[in-house]
Amino acid sequence: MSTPHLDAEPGQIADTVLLPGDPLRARHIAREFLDGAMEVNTRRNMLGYTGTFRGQRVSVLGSGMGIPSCAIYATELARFHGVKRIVRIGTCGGVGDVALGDILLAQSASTDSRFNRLQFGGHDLSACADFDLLRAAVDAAGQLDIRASVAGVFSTDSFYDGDPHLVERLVRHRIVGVEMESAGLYGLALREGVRALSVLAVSDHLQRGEHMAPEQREQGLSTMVALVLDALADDAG
Ligand SMILES: O=P(O)(O)O[C@H]1O[C@H](CO)[C@@H](O)[C@H]1O
Ligand SMILES: O=c1cc[nH]c(=O)[nH]1
Repeated sequence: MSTPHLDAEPGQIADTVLLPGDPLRARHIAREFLDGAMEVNTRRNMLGYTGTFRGQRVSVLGSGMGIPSCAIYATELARFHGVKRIVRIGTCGGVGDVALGDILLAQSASTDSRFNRLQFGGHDLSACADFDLLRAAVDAAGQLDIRASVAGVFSTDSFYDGDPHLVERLVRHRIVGVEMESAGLYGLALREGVRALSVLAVSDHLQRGEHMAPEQREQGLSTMVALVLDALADDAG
């Protein structure tokens, strides 16, 4: 039985899913990092693949942009495909003392979205990463000698024309990355009993006006993907 947004059959999706926003990044990761990758989703062109990494089954699927899209896929993965671990492989805008290409391990995700409040009686949920996944990513970074920072990030609903004071508020609260999904993914993961982590590459600097090329955001994030796959292979949680 397929679901409204996934045409994968039961069993075709692994219990561990990498979730980049961009479906073409998903295709690139499947081709470059997974052994024997097979296409398992094409519905809406939200490309998904399942293969193996060091003998473990791993899937990779685009999530689209923004919490509503990401939440649809994460919910269907958790409820209908038995997925247990979701790692977002994303890009973000950087604020303050970060540089393009830096890797952030999102410990917590603040947000301007109402998504978690809608599910949590209007209260503020602490949207946080799964601790064991976060620790596995920190350990993998150490073992692979990859520089990655544990960070607070901010998930916004507005890529354009958001709060004009956002950057100064983020700096004040020691938040260094802005993207569009992690807070919703973390809240949803808590409710669905799934373990989640967002790993983000800084693709833009919001104060310095620096930007990665779109092709690099699609295909140039190999260090981050290698770090995540290594962490997942060693994660015992
Ligand atoms: O590169 P991805 O994973 O899509 O992540 C970031 O890029 C998109 C905006 O350009 C948003 O989805 C944001 O969260
Ligand atoms: O959401 C995002 C992603 C990348 N860069 C940004 O500035 N914002």
